[in-house]
Amino acid sequence: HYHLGTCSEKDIEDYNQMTEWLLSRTRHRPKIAVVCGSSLDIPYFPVSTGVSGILKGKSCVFMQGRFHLYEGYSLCKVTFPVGIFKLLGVETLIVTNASGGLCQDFKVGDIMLIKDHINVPGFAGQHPLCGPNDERFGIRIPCMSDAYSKDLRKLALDISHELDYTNFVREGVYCMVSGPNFETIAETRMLQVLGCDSVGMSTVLEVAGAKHCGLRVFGLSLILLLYIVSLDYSREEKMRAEHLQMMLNTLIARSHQLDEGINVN
Ligand SMILES: O=P(O)(O)O[C@H]1O[C@H](CO)[C@@H](O)[C@H]1O
Ligand SMILES: Nc1nc2[nH]cnc2c(=O)[nH]1
Repeated sequence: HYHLGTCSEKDIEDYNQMTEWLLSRTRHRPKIAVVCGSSLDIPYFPVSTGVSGILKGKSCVFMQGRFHLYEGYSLCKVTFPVGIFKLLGVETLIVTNASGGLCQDFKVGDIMLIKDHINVPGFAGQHPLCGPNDERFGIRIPCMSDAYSKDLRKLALDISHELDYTNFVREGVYCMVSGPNFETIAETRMLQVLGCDSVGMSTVLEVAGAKHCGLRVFGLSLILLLYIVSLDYSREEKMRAEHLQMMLNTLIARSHQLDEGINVN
C-alpha cells in the first residue's frame, strides 16, 4: 500500500502489481535506476521502456524515455516509475535530460551536473506530491535543499578531471517548465535573472518523487542549444531607448499638430 502524488486506489494497486510483475521476471535486484532522457537514447527502444541488467558490475534498471507533462500524462504518471524503482529496492536514481543552455558561459554539447533545480510547474500547484500523503512512502513535506547528492556530484567532478572532460563539464541549476513550446525571449531572460543555468521539460518531478521516498539523486543535463539573447538584447535595448527618446522629442516638437487636429474635429 504505497502512494505517490495524487494517485487513486487503482494506481496504488498498479504500483504493487507492477513491482510484483517485474520482480517475477528478472533475477536482477537493481540498486541503481537510470532515467535516459533525450540525451541518452538506447537505439530501437520504443518510448518509456524499462530494461534491467548489469552495467560495470552493478545491477541497474534503465528507463528509456520518460513521461512528460506536455504529452498529457498526469503528475502521478510522470513519477510512477520512481515509485516502482523504490519498491524494487533501488537506492540511487540517476536522471538525465537534454536542455537549453541559459548560462552564457555554456556551449552547445556541454554536460551540466545538476546541482539544484527550480520547479516552475510546482509554483503553480502542479506538484506530484500534492494530495493525501502515505507516511510509509515519505513524509508530508520533504526537504528539497539537498536534492542532488553532494557526494555523487563531487565524484562526477573527480571523474571529469580523470577523463580530461573539464572543458565541457559544468555545474548548474536546471529549471523545469511544462512546455511544450520552447521559451520566448522574455521567458528566457526571466529564467536567467532567476538564476537558472539550463531549462527543460522534465526531471524535476521525478527528483521530487525520489527525494520524497528517500532515494539518492544524481542528475546530468546535455546542453542542446544555447540561448544567447542577453547581450544582443541589451544592445537592442540601448538603441530602443534612443529611439524612444527621439520619438518623444519629435512628438513634443509636433504637439501643436495634435492640437490643430483636435480643433478641426
Ligand atoms: O528532458 P528530456 O526528456 O531529455 O527531453 C527534453 O527534450 C524535449 C525537447 O526537445 C523536452 O521533452 C525536453 O525536456
Ligand atoms: N524548455 C526547453 N526544453 C528543452 N529541451 C531541450 N532544449 C530545451 C529548451 O531550450 N527549452
